[in-house]
Amino acid sequence: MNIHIISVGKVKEKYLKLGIAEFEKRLQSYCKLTFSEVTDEQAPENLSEKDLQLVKQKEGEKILAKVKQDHYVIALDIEGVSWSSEGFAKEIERLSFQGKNQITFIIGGSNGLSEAVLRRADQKLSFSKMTFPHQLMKLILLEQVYRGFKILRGEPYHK
Ligand SMILES: C[S@@+](CC[C@H](N)C(=O)[O-])C[C@H]1O[C@@H](n2cnc3c(N)ncnc32)[C@H](O)[C@@H]1O
Repeated sequence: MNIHIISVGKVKEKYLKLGIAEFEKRLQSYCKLTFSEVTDEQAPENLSEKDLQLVKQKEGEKILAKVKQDHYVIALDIEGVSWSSEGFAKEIERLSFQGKNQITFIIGGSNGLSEAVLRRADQKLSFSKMTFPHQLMKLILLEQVYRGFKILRGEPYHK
């Protein structure tokens, strides 16, 4: 399975870079993992709602330019569906059975994802109603993808 992760902005924190590198390494035996990062738009705190939408729209256009047409797209969105880790693993399995072996996950920037990106998504996935920083979200997603493959293969991992 090919898994591509598109995210907005660079991961700057060292501890997150280390964690991401660790799961990237662990996932090597389970899938082909690739990343794209798009630059985040400058957005001062006091932006009007209209300008904020414009920022999301611009970031969204850069994201959509990286999305391959034949990929099954899962956008990370607080308002999306919630799965258990087992349910997430089953979803990966279901997609694989259906021959959908190219999956793109999209993580938004600090202002979230544009409507256009959410419309392109085949599925919207929530990791709870809590808001996580986008850089941390990348690490959490990788850990859950890794956990999903471990579950599918019946291999031991932390409970
Ligand atoms: C800081 S959050 C953006 C928060 C923004 N106010 C919103 O409502 O989307 C940055 C990105 O991380 C991801 N994210 C953060 N928390 C999430 C959660 N609980 N479930 C799914 N994705 C989440 C989403 O892709 C989001 O666009």
